[in-house]
Amino acid sequence: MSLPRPDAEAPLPSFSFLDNHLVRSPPSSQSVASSAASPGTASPDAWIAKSWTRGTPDTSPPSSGSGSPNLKPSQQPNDAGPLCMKESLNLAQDASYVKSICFVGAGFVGAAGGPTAAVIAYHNPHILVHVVDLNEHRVAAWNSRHLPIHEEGLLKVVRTARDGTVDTTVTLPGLGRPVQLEARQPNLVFSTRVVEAISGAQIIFICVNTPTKTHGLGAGSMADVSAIESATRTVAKHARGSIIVEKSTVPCGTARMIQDILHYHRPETRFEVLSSPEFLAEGTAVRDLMHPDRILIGSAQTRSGRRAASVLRDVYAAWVPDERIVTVNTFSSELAKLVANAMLAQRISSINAVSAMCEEIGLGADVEDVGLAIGKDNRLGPMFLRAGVGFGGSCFEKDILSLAYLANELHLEVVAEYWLSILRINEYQRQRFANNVVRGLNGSLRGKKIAVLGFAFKDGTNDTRNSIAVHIIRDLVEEVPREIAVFDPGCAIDDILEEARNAKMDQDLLERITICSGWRDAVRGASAVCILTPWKHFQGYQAMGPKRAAQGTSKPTKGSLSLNLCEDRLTEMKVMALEDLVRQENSLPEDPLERLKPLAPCPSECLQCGVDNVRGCDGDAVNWAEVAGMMQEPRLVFDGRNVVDAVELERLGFRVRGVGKGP
Ligand SMILES: NC(=O)c1ccc[n+]([C@@H]2O[C@H](COP(=O)([O-])OP(=O)(O)OC[C@H]3O[C@@H](n4cnc5c(N)ncnc54)[C@H](O)[C@@H]3O)[C@@H](O)[C@H]2O)c1
Ligand SMILES: O=c1ccn([C@@H]2O[C@H](COP(=O)(O)OP(=O)(O)O[C@H]3O[C@H](CO)[C@@H](O)[C@H](O)[C@H]3O)[C@@H](O)[C@H]2O)c(=O)[nH]1
Repeated sequence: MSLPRPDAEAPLPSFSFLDNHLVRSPPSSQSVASSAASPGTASPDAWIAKSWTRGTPDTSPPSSGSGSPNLKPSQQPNDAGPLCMKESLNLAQDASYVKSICFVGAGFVGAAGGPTAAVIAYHNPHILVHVVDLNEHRVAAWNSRHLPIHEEGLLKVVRTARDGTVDTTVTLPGLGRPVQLEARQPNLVFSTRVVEAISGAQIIFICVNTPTKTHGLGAGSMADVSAIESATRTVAKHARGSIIVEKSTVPCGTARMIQDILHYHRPETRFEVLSSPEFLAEGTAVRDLMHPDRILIGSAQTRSGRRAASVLRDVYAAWVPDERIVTVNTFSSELAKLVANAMLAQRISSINAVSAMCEEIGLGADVEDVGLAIGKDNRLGPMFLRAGVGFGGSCFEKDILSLAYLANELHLEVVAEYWLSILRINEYQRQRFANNVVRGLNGSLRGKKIAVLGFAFKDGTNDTRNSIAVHIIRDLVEEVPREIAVFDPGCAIDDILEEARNAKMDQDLLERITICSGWRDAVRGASAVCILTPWKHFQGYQAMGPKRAAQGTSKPTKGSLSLNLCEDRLTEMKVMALEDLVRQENSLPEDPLERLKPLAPCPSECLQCGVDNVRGCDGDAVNWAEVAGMMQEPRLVFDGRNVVDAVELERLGFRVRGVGKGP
């Protein structure tokens, strides 16, 4: 191996990594060395496992190219050579160093691919943000008016950055002066042009899927990082020496694996690998991204690692207060993400365990009262204490399994057991619920219809992956009911069907499940209603509140006078504040400043328009008085999310069984 390679690419002009002396910590083990020397022989899984089984980990993943343990000194990349043009990085230049960011993976929620990329682009209009994915249908959806995911406020953010805005001038009576907002140029691109986007970017976020392995070593517990491996290989081949950010949730040690792959393919090129896990929750993605509790950045504890972290920090600093940006080492960052999810899930399992006790005590103990009481303790706080049928979704279970796998690899079996007990309670809770339904119907569902309200793993999202509902439906359908009729106000019928099919039920049982496009069809003739997702729609139409103000009925005064704020260009944060002001004064809709460009109309037969209309429809709220007349006696409601007003429903003639409420 000689350096530099003839096809070595030119360094990026104003960013250099100078830590030649801070080379990879010795090779102690064959692990790093072997993969650098014998490509393809060490799998990433093996790599990660090895990096943890040899004792105290080196917490500073090296810069690739900062020295390979297998190379003689004379072969080490030379920091003083052409790859390193500057002696020191002028931090003041960092912000301007980043001209283009690439996100690899525009996933369902696209931990980053979609919402995070959109919000970064929104707040950094001077940076071109390119989101690439191999899935062309997904990309097409991101480029349309029907985004592949349903998140409040996301379409507006995407439209602003993806399509650009028009010039607008706003005059507000209370503001005393007109404000002119210049048109924004588009700076968010969704495409399948992976190579082009990667090669033009100074920062590359890897946000591909990391599901639990389904076969081979570690099946059912270890995270499958093959998509990360594959994306990294593409990055290694086409990137020009840049900052690589692992955004996906990954096992500890993955940053090192990424470094290794990069180094193998491009030993002469400088890369710095950062960990910056995403903490957004589905359903509140835009809010979480706009106002994050924290942005976590893990880097190598080297000068170049810290510099790379500082470049990323600058991107977030466009809208995130400095004190909310936390920098740590890479391993801590990777571990913190898994632990955050495990501890959130642990709170849910704890309160669900309490709910079982409340039900058995039978003296009126109510889990909601318990949650309220303990949540008032500042040390505990009120969040994530809602008892229910258990947690679902694509993250908690897989991340707890990954954490437990790591603990086992470290021979900490008791610790692994501790984390796994969170999942056991979760499973126990949903089985308990299904059993309660069957018992409530005299031990048999034969000949009966059961209505299931809610299929998404939580409200506010159309994500059906690993929904609790599918497990409960599978348990119920085993009782061979006449029909299980499912309705969810946010999910597409096809997505529900696909998830049900993935649950591998017998065809005969699968045929007993029908998916309805409205709640009336679901509850008509049902012996029991099960509420599995806490959609507000199920609380009853009173709970939905007044309908949204009619859109576009009143407008801000558009400008005769104009004050050009060009030299003090408004940040998008300030524009948002201005929008809030306009909304307050005029109760205006989504785009109160009328900045957005009009969207091209869809063809009249567009199916997605129909789905979106259903989602946005407040009139979809369940009218329980009407339900009472449509159901079979004794009108059982199993409220798996404690969303209905039980007293009110009992007044209407229902028998309500909530979670964690004594008889
Ligand atoms: N879903 C969430 O709310 C959330 C939140 C925080 C973190 N995360 C983490 O983010 C990661 C992604 O999650 P997701 O929900 O977006 O997953 P996803 O499965 O919905 O999407 C992953 C996307 O990556 C694409 N992809 C895979 N390999 C690729 C490659 N080589 N090149 C280009 N595209 C490629 C796939 O086509 C897919 O569209 C996971 O690690 C997850 O744990 C998710
Ligand atoms: O008090 C509660 C809170 C939540 N849930 C359930 O828990 C699951 C997960 O909910 P939530 O955490 O809100 O949604 P996710 O989108 O799965 O977000 C989690 O997983 C993401 C992916 O890693 C992280 O980024 C987020 O911080 C973390 O909250 C859902 O089924 C909820 O219904 C409860 O049962 N009770």
